[in-house]
Amino acid sequence: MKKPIPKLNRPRRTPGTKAGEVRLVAAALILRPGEAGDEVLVCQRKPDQPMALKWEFPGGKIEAGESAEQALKRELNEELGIDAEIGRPLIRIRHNYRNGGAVDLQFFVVRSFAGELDNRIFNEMRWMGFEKLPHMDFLAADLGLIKDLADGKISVS
Ligand SMILES: Nc1nc2c([nH]c(=O)n2[C@@H]2O[C@H](COP(=O)(O)OP(=O)(O)OP(=O)(O)O)[C@@H](O)[C@H]2O)c(=O)[nH]1
Repeated sequence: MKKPIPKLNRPRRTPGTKAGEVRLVAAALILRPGEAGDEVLVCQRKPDQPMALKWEFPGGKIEAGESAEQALKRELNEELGIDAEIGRPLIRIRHNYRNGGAVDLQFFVVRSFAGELDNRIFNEMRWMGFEKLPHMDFLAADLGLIKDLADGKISVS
């Protein structure tokens, strides 16, 4: 009888993600007027986090009982120390990561917040013009969005 084909070692999932689970996430495009149009705040994950040193938009998981807006307000307070006014929903993206995890991301526009930005969890934070975003190493789920922003196909106004 033929030997069964050995199974490949599957890549490890992001810690805390069960098979088939979809993470519901809310994230913010925090905008400020720049010299050549809007600039957006982008944040880099720490070297010891999953998907280390990738760039992303601030935000995080929506907890049970929270609306996306409530979750985002809480996350922006925890991550950046600000009290943000959550603006209009911009786009919703579903993405299956290669490690088996899936995310359902809801992006919101934020143009106004109280308090000073305080980097509490990220490796680095930067204000960037949209045209520069495709040159940064962003999380895979965000790639379509940042290309559309850079190409002017999605408007934040
Ligand atoms: N905040 C944020 N998360 C994103 C973006 N794009 C994207 O795929 N994600 C994914 O959405 C999830 C956000 O949840 P999170 O911030 O609570 O997760 P985490 O991995 O940083 O920490 P945790 O799982 O230990 O709580 C992560 O799996 C992250 O990879 C983005 O632009 N912003």
